[in-house]
This record gives sequence, C-alpha cells and structure tokens, in this order.
Amino acid sequence: MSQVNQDDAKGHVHAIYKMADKDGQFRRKASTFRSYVSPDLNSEFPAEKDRYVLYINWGCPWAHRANLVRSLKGLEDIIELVVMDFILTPEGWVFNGSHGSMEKDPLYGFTKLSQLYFKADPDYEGRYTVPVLWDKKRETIVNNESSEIIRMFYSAFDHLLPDSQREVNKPGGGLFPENLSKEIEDMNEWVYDKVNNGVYKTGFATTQDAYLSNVVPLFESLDRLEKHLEDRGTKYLFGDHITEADIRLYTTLIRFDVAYFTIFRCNYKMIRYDYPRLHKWLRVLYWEDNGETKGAFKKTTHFETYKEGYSKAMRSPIIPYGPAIDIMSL
Ligand SMILES: N[C@@H](CCC(=O)N[C@@H](CS)C(=O)NCC(=O)O)C(=O)O
Repeated sequence: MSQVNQDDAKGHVHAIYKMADKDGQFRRKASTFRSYVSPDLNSEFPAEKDRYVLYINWGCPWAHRANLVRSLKGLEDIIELVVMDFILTPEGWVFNGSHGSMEKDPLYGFTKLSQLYFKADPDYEGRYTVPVLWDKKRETIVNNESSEIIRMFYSAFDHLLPDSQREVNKPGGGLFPENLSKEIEDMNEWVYDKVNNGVYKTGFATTQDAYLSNVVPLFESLDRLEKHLEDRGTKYLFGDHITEADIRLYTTLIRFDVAYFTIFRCNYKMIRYDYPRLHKWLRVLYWEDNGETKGAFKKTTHFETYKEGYSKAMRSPIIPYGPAIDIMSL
C-alpha cells in the first residue's frame, strides 16, 4: 500500500508524514530511551545471551548501523533480530509479512512498533522509531538511539565471544580505540549533522531556502571527507582498521547514488563519478569479505529497499528506474 493513498478524503497529509516544521526545515527529535546494556552482571541491563532483541527494518540507515555492528561483532547468536516492513504507515512501522518483515511481533504478537513503545511506557508521546533494543526480561526498551546501541555492541557482550572477537584483542584497538576517540568524536559531530542527517534535512525540506541551506553543506562535507582520505592515504577513515567513523558514514553513502541522489535531490554530485576516494572506500567495505569486514557490510545492505522506501517516504508513487548498477565492482 502506498502512502500517497493514505491521506484523508480532503487530501490532508497524515501527521506521521509531516517531517518539516513550518519554516520548511526538518528537525530530528532526540531519542527517549537511553539506558545501557553493561557487562556488569549486577547492573540493570546485564549483557546476557538471548535476552535482548533488536527491532529494525532494512531501509533505515540508523537501524542499519545497529544491524551492521551486530553482524560485524559476531553477535547474531546472542542478540535476536526482528525485521519489520520498511514502508511507513499512518500508524508507524508495522509487521505484515512484507519486505522481509515478520507476520507479527514474535514476542507479543503485536502488529505495530508503537505497541512495543506503549508496553515500555504507556504515556509515551514521541515518534515510534527504529532501531529499538528491547529487553525480554524487564520487558522494556533499553535504548532507541542507534549511536548508543552500537557502542554497547562494541564491547558489552565481549565476555560471551571468542577471544579473537573481543575489542581488547583487536590489533587497532577496536571500533572505538582510545587513542582515536577524540578524532572520531569530532568527525561524528559534523558528519552526523551535515551528512547522515544532512541528506534527510535536504530531502524533507519544503522550501527552496531550507533545501539550499542543507544541500550546500552536505556537498561541502563530502568534499571534506574526500580530502580527509586523500590527506591520510589510509584504507579506512582512521587507518588500517575499521572504526565507528567508517560504520557511521557507510550506511549513508551506500544509499547515496541509489536513493538520496534522485529522491532526496542530493544531486549536485555522485559518489561513483565525483569522489574517487570515497567511492573506493565504499566498495572496499561492501565487497571485501575478510577478517576486517566479516562480510557484514554487504550482508546488511538491502539495495532493493532503498529506492522504494525513500520514494514512499517522499510520498511519491514513482520509484526511480536507475541507476543501472547499485554498486560498482572493486
Ligand atoms: N536518533 C535515532 C533516529 C532513528 C530514526 O529516525 N529512524 C527513522 C527511520 S530511518 C524512523 O523510525 N522514523 C519513523 C518516524 O519518525 O515516524 C537513531 O539514530 O536511532
């Protein structure tokens, strides 16, 4: 079912699809559930096998981050994954058996993600976003902020993993090494605002001014990332090993040429033709299957959902035909 059919009889847009504020700017709201899973078994949310469930859909880049780190860290047998449909309905994300979604929520038989939010907090008033990390024991949402969920996944469950997969034993110091933490945090800040969220602010803008005030900084930031790779000459953003910075940039850039370029009007340049270093970096992450990538980038990438998901999010019944190739070979 397409969202364009879901306006009311007078053609009013349903509240859930109203992304931009009155001034035409899209402002993402802060996440609400902000607890942490901890390796400390006496904590409120101790890291245990079969206790936590990650709710996602294949389209969302924030959910993709969490799913990617779950695979990269080898947590597939420890944290359960529940996939929902990637088409946003007036009632939010739903379970319906389509687009990789389960028929129903496997825990409670729910049909909507909102029901899980209300189970966690009957007075909940925010948006019903993915990803959600659910605790089966306390029957509540631990956290619905992807940047925090991924950090828990880096090391909170390490005592349940083989030695070689633990962060302390990684040659480069792991996904968020102490010696790089400042540089990674600095990059996170502008990449989040101008790139990860910048594509959304560009796509969901409803005035020319709002659009231009986001699309220009987006491409300036891509230029800056290209220059960063050129200056460093490294395989990944911060050296020979994958870090959080690579993970956070990947889920946006893998959607760029395929979806954001056309659907979000981020069409000043394309990654594949205009950013040789970023293009190489992206293909290395996607195609290389070795001890570093663990094949996790390709495995968690679902190109077939991006064009359709973003077209529907923009309330268009048309799914763009191209590009002919989702990602070029290495
Ligand atoms: N800050 C959140 C953002 C998550 C988010 O906005 N997810 C989108 C999908 S890409 C969503 O669920 N939107 C539903 C809605 O806003 O109604 C995070 O990074 O986890």
